[in-house]
Amino acid sequence: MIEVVNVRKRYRRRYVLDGLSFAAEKGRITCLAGLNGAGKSTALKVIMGLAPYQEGAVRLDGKPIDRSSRERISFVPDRIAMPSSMKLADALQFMADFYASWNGARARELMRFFDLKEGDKVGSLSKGMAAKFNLVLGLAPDTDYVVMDEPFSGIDVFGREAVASVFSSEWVEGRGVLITTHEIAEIEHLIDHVVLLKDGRAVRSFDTERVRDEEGKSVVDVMREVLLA
Ligand SMILES: Nc1ncnc2c1ncn2[C@@H]1O[C@H](COP(=O)(O)OP(=O)(O)OP(=O)(O)O)[C@@H](O)[C@H]1O
Repeated sequence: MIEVVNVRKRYRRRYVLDGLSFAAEKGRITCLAGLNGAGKSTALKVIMGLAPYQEGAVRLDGKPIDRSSRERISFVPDRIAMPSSMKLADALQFMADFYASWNGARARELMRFFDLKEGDKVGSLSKGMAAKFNLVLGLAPDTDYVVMDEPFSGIDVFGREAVASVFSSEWVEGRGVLITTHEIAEIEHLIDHVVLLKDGRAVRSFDTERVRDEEGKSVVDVMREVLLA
């Protein structure tokens, strides 16, 4: 389980995470949801060690997370981190050389699934193709957890369906997925758990199935109730 415990993080003098606590379990899809600026991306960066924080803790299976245990988590950032002159084949090779957990067979399957060409250059990819390639890079390693920041950003309608289908595929089966997205309605049937963020705090967390079955509400209904109150 990834646990964020009472984390406070500030940019200059403003706390953008202000006592944030939530957990993402293995084998489940957890969605961090909230309006623009709520702190979702910052929370993911804190988990990935990409943003220093002032107070609190991040734990993985009960232990403070460190560089070595963080290798059990792969990250799909909201933009591509590879140099634009690199061919996709070289980017895949770079990942294979760098990550012991790299699963080349899975990378090839995902490349085929998203119809990406190894000979294309990173810089020549459209926004949507780059988002798909980012997903390949994040899903290919044999990690226990995958953390994704806005994986639907820039992807066309059929591409979205393809990305959504990844969430119910064997590529994520058994892993813990933590995702931020504004496309909640599109994937809410695939999400197990939602954590609603407002002003850098978790203001509500719930299982989607429970609110659907017991309260007859969608995730967007709960968001409207809680965030616009
Ligand atoms: N590098 C930075 N320097 C200063 N402030 C920042 C920086 N990055 C983020 N912030 C601020 O932190 C707050 C949270 O930003 P964050 O990107 O985490 O929000 P978000 O919930 O992911 O928003 P969105 O839905 O718009 O992507 C915002 O007020 C933002 O302006």
